[in-house]
Amino acid sequence: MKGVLFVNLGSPDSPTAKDVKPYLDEFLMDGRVIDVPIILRNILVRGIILQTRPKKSAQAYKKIWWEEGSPLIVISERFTEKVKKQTKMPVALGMRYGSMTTKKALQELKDQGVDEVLLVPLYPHYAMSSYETVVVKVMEDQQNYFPEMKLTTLPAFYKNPDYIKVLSDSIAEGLKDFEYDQLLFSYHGIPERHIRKSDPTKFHCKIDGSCCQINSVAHHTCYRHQCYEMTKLVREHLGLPENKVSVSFQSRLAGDPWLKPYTDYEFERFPKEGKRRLAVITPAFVADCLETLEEIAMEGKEQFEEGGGEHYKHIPCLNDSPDWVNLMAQWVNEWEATETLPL
Ligand SMILES: C=CC1=C(C)c2cc3[nH]c(cc4nc(cc5[nH]c(cc1n2)c(C)c5CCC(=O)O)C(CCC(=O)O)=C4C)c(C)c3C=C
Ligand SMILES: [Fe+2]
Ligand SMILES: [Fe+2]
Repeated sequence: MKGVLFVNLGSPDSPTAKDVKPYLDEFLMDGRVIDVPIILRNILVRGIILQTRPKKSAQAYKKIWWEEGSPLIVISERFTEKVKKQTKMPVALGMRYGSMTTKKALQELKDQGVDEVLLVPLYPHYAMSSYETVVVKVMEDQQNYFPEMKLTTLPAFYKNPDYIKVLSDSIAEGLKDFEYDQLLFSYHGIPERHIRKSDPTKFHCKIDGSCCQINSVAHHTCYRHQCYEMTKLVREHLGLPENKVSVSFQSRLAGDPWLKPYTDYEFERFPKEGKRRLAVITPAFVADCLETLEEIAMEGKEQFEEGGGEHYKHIPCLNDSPDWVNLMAQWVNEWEATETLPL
């Protein structure tokens, strides 16, 4: 029997330093997230970052935590429940990090008689620190614990026309009562090095975008390319003026250069250029989470207003909205009936 496995990033069990620490340990010790040799990673993560970050992160999590739990988890659960209602197949939800493991989710599917799984990483874009690490983890689980299961993976859907339409409609809805000087697409950042590492040709990606018009197999795994492509498709779909739409990258950790421009610098720059009405969309995430609710909706607003900005709006992620649930149900049901996947 066929079944579906959704996987998102995960959250700590509670917004306390005690629970944030093991969660961050698992997350940052992932060699696809902090991609340095294991000895150096140990020193960097356990010797330096985890000495102070859990306390700081726990404070941030406290600001956005819901009564039912972490917004990322609660929203992903609601989404899963709604998709379940629109398919005959068993559907399970797992997280890459934390206590809701992918192994438990696969077991749940197995217990319902599933032996053919469609894996859906809940990320629109490919990055080794998001999409790829989910796929590798689930493949490891499958080989170690469920060797009889057949696994198929949904490709990154950043340019799927139906997804672009659903995302565009949600942006149009968010902009309905908001006149903006600038619409910022703030994507989660990654180190520039990850772009070079993920380029199978090793020559194509130039980081500055000069490569993106040249068709290349590298685009299948180029996060930066996919972010700019998604932005262009949404802009064209909505017929938005080019000079009012821009891209930036948020949530960087100190150290090597990350993808630029940095979102927090843009928050300071816009008011200086007379752009005092800012709308922000965070399309690297399908569900609102710490990075959108705290960093963008709260901190970002403060930074923008401190710099002289006057009106600020964060447009929510697609979350468990009916159009997004319907589209996902359509994809999984298409796969069940025909083995066809959106590209
Ligand atoms: C080297 C560090 C990190 C990389 C690379 C990275 C890539 C990346 N992350 C997401 C999605 C999410 N990240 C979230 C939180 C978060 N991310 C990092 C670090 C890297 N992410 C940290 C340390 C944290 C934890 C919080 C903190 O201490 O700041 C979240 C939110 C989780 C939640 O519980 O709400 C998401 C979602 C993507 C898509 C991505 C690569 C494209
Ligand atoms: Fe992250
Ligand atoms: Fe490129």
